[in-house]
Amino acid sequence: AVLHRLWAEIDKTVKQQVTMARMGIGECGTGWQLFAEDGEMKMYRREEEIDGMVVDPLKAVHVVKGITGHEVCHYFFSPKYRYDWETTLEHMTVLETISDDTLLFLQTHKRIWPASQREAVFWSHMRKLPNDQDRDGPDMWTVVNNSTEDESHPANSGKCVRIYLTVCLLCQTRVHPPKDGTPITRDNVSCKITYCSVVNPGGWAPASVLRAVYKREYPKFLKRFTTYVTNQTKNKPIMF
Ligand SMILES: O=S(=O)(CCO)c1ccc(-c2ccc(C3CCCC3)c([C@H]3C[C@H]3c3ccccn3)c2)cc1
Repeated sequence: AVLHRLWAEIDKTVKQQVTMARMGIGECGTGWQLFAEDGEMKMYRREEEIDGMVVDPLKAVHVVKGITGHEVCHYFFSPKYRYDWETTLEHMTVLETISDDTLLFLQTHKRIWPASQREAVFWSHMRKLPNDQDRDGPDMWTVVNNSTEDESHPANSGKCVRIYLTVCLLCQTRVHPPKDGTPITRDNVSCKITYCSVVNPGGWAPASVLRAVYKREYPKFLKRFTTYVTNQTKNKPIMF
């Protein structure tokens, strides 16, 4: 097949992001602060500024019972579900279907006063990863979202400030087979989710406002999204 113009960048970025997501918080360098905890969910951030703009990297780890990594990535990647769980989204368009597992999105997010409204143009790629550590362990699934330029949508040409994001959702399914050899049900599966994101706001926004927004929105986002997947899958066959 003819490789898409972005394919080399996508493949390299996915490998880099997955390597970083698999590292424990202790291996990811210093300065990580645990800023939110809710049951199995732990959220860490590092305070970083570039040209006076808050670009705090975020890393969240969560374990959710009854769903698989393939299901989590499927509902995160597919545009048709996004308005159901992404509450800060004002508008979303698929600019290009690069392949059945790679899309180019344009998203505008709801304005956060007093900052001006933001938009993002990013490719999104979903991939199953061989579990190279544990041969017979279940596969891992990932979705990586990474900002990119698009000639038909030049940055900062309209009212919105263009943000630059890199997001990695890495999921590892765990199966605990029932002792009595009965078929596997949702009670026997769980998913370890690692969500990493770096968002450059692309232009001035008060550090205090941004940090308050992240502190409020990220825990809400991960809880809402995983609850959504649980509700969407509970009466459906398991997608391994
Ligand atoms: O995981 S994704 O790829 C899912 C696809 O949607 C993702 C998640 C989050 C964002 C994003 C981008 C920009 C902002 C800010 C920056 C300055 C002003 C708006 C926020 C703020 C709105 C807050 C927020 C934080 C966390 C989650 C959702 N909302 C969020 C983009 C993509």
